[in-house]
Amino acid sequence: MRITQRGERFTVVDDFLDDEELAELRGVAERSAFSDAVNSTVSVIQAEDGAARRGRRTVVRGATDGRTAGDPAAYARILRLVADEPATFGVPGEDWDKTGFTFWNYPAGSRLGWHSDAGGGRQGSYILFLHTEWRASWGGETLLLDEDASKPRDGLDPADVAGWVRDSDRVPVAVLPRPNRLLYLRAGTPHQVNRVDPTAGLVRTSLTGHVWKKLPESVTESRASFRRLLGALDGSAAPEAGRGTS
Ligand SMILES: O=C(O)CCC(=O)C(=O)O
Ligand SMILES: [Fe+2]
Repeated sequence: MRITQRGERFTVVDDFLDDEELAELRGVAERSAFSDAVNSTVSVIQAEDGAARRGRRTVVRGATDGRTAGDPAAYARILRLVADEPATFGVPGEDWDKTGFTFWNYPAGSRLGWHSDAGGGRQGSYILFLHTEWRASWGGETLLLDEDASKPRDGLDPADVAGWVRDSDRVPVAVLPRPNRLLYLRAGTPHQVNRVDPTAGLVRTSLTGHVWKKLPESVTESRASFRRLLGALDGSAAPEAGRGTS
């Protein structure tokens, strides 16, 4: 495992898993069931995106879980890396307490439009490439703009990540999906998956996940209702809790 590139908001690690761990994880990916992600609950999938396929099962592990029996060794390796990278993900247990593990297949013709993974308590994300070969002409690069797009720009809807990229004075970085490469980035960083070229000889296969703090909104909500309850009990008006922005 070696860090090959670092930006302000992203890191590229190559040769992330050893041969045994990689073989095990590829086996799990191959045996997984996939379904079209176009109409799934994943909000970043856009209508014009060719059908990427999402693993049906997402595994979620906590910040202090270590290795869970039955998990591929790679999951614990990723959890450890996430815990060791507070500059990207924040402090384990404090800024994040959950990491997800989902397999994805991007066949020729598929892509994923610009988005930033911001919101929902997300701190960052990782992508680990599992296909056995990837030629530079096959497309499917992860493009990212090394900027924080989570604060709205003048005259721009904060949800318009493609508009943010269009108006930026920086140029995006293209990360080739080299096998056994791990890319991780902070939430709020614009990124997209370039369309996989029709000539691609393999399916772009990855294990990806978000790293997040469990439901901060509902915590805020329950605090607000607790205050309302206290207010009702002592007869005073309870102030509304402000909604945190992330
Ligand atoms: O596969 C990639 O390179 C990025 C995937 C992604 O951005 C996501 O699933 O949120
Ligand atoms: Fe993403």
